[in-house]
Amino acid sequence: MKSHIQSLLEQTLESFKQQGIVPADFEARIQVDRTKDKSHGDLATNLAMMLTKVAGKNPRELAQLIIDTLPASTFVAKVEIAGPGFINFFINDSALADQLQNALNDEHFGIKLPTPQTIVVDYSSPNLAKEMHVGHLRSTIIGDSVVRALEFLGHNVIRQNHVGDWGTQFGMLLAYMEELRAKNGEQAQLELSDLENFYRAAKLRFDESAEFATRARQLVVELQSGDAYCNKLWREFNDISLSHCHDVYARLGVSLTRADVHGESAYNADLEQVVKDLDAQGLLTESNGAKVVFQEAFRNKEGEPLPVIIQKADGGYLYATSDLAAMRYRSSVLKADRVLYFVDLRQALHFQQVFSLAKLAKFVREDMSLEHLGFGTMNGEDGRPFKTRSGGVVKLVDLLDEANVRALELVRSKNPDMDEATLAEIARVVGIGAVKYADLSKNRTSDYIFSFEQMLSFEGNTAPYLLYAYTRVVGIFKRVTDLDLSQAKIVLEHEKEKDLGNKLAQFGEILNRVVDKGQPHVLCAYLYELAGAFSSFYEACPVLAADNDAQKNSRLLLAQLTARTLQKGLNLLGIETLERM
Ligand SMILES: NC(=[NH2+])NCCC[C@H](N)C(=O)O
Repeated sequence: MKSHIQSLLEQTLESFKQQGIVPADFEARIQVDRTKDKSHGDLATNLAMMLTKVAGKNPRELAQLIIDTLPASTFVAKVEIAGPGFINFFINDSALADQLQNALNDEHFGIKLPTPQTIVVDYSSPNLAKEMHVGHLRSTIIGDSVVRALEFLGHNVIRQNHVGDWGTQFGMLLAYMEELRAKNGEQAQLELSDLENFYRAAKLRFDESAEFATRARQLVVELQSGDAYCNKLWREFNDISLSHCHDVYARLGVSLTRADVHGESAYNADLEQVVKDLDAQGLLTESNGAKVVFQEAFRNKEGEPLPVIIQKADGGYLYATSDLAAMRYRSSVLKADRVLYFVDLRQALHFQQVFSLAKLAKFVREDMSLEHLGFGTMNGEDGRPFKTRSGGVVKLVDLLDEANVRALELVRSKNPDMDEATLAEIARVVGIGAVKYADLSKNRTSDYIFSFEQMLSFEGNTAPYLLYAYTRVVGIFKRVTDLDLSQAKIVLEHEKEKDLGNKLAQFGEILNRVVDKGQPHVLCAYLYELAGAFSSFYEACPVLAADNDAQKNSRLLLAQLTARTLQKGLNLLGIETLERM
């Protein structure tokens, strides 16, 4: 509805341009908002006020002109001027009902799909030297929910798990692997089942033995120069590390597969060329033996230029170098229209620098949009980055295990007589859903406090609340037999029916916001409001005990569309639903 009004206003503006009322090159961002007070209609725009200056007319006069020029539409029942020059639109309820009816019969909820784009989404991207820890949760699940929404809207999404699988740490790990293997093959396999310990033990050896450290450095050089033995060891290590990641993805219900892994090592062969190309354009400078690029726009507080380091004095390449190669690949091979990076906000400067350099060096097409969609830190209840009691990093698997245990207690307390298998399945969905929803529902860019109690509460904007709301809606259908809604029609009469209908009709506009800005929390807030609108409707409007069959069936259809929207919405957040809990 909102985009419909927007398009009517765009057409009006176009005709103003043709008539010379506003200059032909005038660019306006037409804003249409939902009104808070329904006596002011359903939607409003401040377009008249925006045009006053360029049109040289007063806003009320312009508002009248807009109304006179507005193309006719069946959705608009009435248009009014309010206050200094706002234009209020009253939506035609029967047109709204038709839209909802249409949504019910369409796999895409009647949402007008955008022109499909090729969108590369770089997310999760853990470093393989260690096990996934809580720091990887946000990138993984925020990225995955945006991916799901993009695909639902018809875009061609290319997932890229840009894992850190290259660099000096691997020398140390391979040297340790080699050492263990020489002693006892079985042992190495066993120790690799806990990467965290493996890394710690390797580091210990590296620090205590000069001989070991030398071997480690030698292995890195051999690895990078393509030595077969080294590469085999390296592949074995990565394979194990990746299988840890994919265990976590499977538990989280994240859609990344092995085929989406395209890590730093994939660009190894391109790095030399990156250096050559930067050099040929005169962009490289030497700084303490390293090859770096200085860009005017990037300076520290003291005003000194900040470099992007491309190649170290010892010949080694850096994080930025592979990112430059990756951008070139995404532009010229993958032909992305947009590239979205779901990476910690603490890397904001890195991305500003490499994006700007990639453009400067013409590594990427002018029309490819590079977007760092950063996120804040997940903190413990003390407000500091989330750690174990002893101050160590929290492994993601351990966190999920605990969520599961707590969810099981919760579900058991509500259903003392339920059998174990059902309890376990419900607890799994609630536990994982709670962890994901707690994260997704927060504004991406802020830090947030991770609290099991809060995320497992049935009150407020939480997964348990929404999952329960869903079971209540579908519960209605369990109480009807011989349901035949094929001839039923949605009719919006009661105030609460209209409110619910209005909420339902916003689904498409919400999804567009999720994908444009990479903000799943907008969808969470919407689902929470939708569940609330359904509750108010259900309290005020008897469904099964409606006045007559037509009314009952109309209300059943509203319930059906609510259930479908809640389920689809949760599904786009990567959260499963339950029929009962
Ligand atoms: N193209 C990228 N730089 N993606 C993000 C990589 C994140 C990096 N591996 C880390 O754990 O911090």
